[in-house]
Amino acid sequence: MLSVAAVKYSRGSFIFPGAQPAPHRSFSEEVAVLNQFFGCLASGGSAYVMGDPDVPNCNWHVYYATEKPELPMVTLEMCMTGLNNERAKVFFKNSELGHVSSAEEMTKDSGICDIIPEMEICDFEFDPCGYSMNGINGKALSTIHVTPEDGFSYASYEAMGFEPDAISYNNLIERVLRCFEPLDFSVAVTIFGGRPAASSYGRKLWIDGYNSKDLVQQELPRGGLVMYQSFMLSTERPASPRSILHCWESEEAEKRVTGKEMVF
Ligand SMILES: C[S@@+](CC[C@H](N)C(=O)[O-])C[C@H]1O[C@@H](n2cnc3c(N)ncnc32)[C@H](O)[C@@H]1O
Repeated sequence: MLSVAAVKYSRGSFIFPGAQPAPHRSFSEEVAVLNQFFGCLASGGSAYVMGDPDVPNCNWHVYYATEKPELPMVTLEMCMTGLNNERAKVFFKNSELGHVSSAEEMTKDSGICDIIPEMEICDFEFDPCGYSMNGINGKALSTIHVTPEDGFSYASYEAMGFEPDAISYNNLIERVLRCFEPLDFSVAVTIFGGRPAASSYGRKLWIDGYNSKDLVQQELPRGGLVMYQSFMLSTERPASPRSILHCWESEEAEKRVTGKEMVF
């Protein structure tokens, strides 16, 4: 029988915390349930709330337990709110002009297919709106979930098992932002195997057009590290999110200079 080697549960702050069913009514309730299953692992269960305590609706929650140190790996988790209306429209099945969009069209029209082009994508469109996909390429996995409704729009992006040197942290984040152009977003990077092996993912993120609100780091038992950063659209440069559309030009230039293919 397979036994559990390690477990990590992580989430941001709920947009509607009062609407959550048990055991998600509070993080301590979630941790109590997780400990029933995983508290017996060698490290014991450890729980952290990261982020500015003065901004209670903008925190990153992590539960972690492991039997032993994990193999080197980088995991990226991105939460985006306040999606640009035009970008969000892509994820409505029926357009104002009467066109009915498939999940495949959403993957293409949103730019999701270009985030990591090597990914084989299994996508799904909800009715009347909403979108989910899972992507795989060798050991690399990614997943996206989109809630496009105005007023509580939200998109998440996760990727793990990829080669950190194959695409820079900045370029990956910019490709995701280009699909959704959110007002606010957060990024949590979990690193196993030491910061140097994580390449650019072990460093502070700078994104043109967005202000970094905070950067918090948390060590995990047996050598893991979580880096959490949150961002808001810069008010100084109202047109700036569109500037990330130019990220392709710098990537192409980078590829021309280094001659390096971005393979996952
Ligand atoms: C993409 S699903 C994913 C939800 C999932 N909990 C997540 O965020 O990981 C959410 C979007 O699909 C829409 N939707 C339509 N039918 C749904 C269903 N049966 N279950 C969940 N979401 C549905 C919601 O209105 C929302 O826009």
